[in-house]
Amino acid sequence: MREAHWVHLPELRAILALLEGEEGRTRIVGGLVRDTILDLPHAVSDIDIATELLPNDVTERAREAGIAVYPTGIDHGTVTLRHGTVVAEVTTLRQDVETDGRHAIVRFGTDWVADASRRDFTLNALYADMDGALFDPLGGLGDCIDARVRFIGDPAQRIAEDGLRVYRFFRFSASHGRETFDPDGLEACAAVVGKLGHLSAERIGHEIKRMLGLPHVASTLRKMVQIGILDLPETVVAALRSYEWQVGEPVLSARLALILEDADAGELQARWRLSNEDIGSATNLRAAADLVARMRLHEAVYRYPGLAKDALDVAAVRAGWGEAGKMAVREKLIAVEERDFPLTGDDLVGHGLPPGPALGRELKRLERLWIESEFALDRDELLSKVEKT
Ligand SMILES: Nc1ccn([C@@H]2O[C@H](COP(=O)(O)OP(=O)(O)OP(=O)(O)O)[C@@H](O)[C@H]2O)c(=O)n1
Repeated sequence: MREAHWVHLPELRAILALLEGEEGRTRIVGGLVRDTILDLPHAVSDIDIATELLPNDVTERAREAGIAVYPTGIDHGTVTLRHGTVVAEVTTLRQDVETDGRHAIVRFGTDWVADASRRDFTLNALYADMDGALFDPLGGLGDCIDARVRFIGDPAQRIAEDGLRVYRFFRFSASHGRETFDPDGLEACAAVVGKLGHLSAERIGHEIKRMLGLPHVASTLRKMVQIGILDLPETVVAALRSYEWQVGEPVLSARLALILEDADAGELQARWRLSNEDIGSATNLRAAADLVARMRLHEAVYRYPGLAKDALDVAAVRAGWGEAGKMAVREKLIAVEERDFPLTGDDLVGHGLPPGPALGRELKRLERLWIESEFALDRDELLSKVEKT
């Protein structure tokens, strides 16, 4: 592992130092350890810490040190600490006693291997202390380096404990597995297709949205469609794949815009519990791409500022433009500068038009003339074209 990057995070060091002591050990676990090993970025607002200390002890120590404490999951031993930009979920070591498939019944313990064994994948069961010393009870380091996303123990059992792990398996296979799939994991996922109805749309949507933000995910989505865990038409899967081939840095809104090609925006928003912002930017991008495809470039740039590049990417995939065709449109698009419409309603009032709906319509007509002129008409020229009815 490279030098652990939390060495440079004083707030995290402070949290770890606070939780060190004779009463028990404390280690970072999960995403931050995994991503540090792979030299990948990891949000400091999403840090997991495992400790032998009991939740009350964690709470007391943090409070005394003036660190904000949130009892986010006190029943299963989790308190969240916020110190500066660092947000850490501190969970007391635990072992599952039994589970009903959705909720684990846990008791606290001091057994680190047992704590590791109740997690999902080996690459998430890696622990490190403040100085970066690694604790790897289940071979996660090797899997991490070999880009292998392997369920811990029996995949079917892990999935029975939490069905969301099916989606997590695919997400991690895309982000950390180079889009290859561990055969045992894949088989276990395929075996529960149609039996995950109890999972909330919220949790599934959260995973899908994270996937759609990854640099490479098209092959993973195709695999999910093949086994029946994801419902997307073949045309959309193919579009997502060609988008990924063509574009250096794929973005969520463009992928959603391509999916919208074959889905209703409201239905898609509900299916994956997308925010208004997510669905709104995808809808705008789709509309911008429509304009680009029809070569109404000035209108695209004017109505959807800042979206030209992504709109071109989406339009190119949908229209099947080759690199040369896309390049030609790109050159034209780059030449179009973003501009504000030079007239306002007040200008028309000043020009003698009475305020009211007719004025609004006239303003829209002039706006269209201005766009069609490719922004060539200036304010005076536009005013000279005002029709007083
Ligand atoms: N269904 C789940 C969700 C989480 N975990 C465990 O809880 C840890 C924290 O979960 P989460 O924060 O969701 O995942 P990260 O590993 O931090 O990954 P990411 O950064 O991608 O969210 C994981 O490492 C994993 O060990 C699990 O076993 N089963």
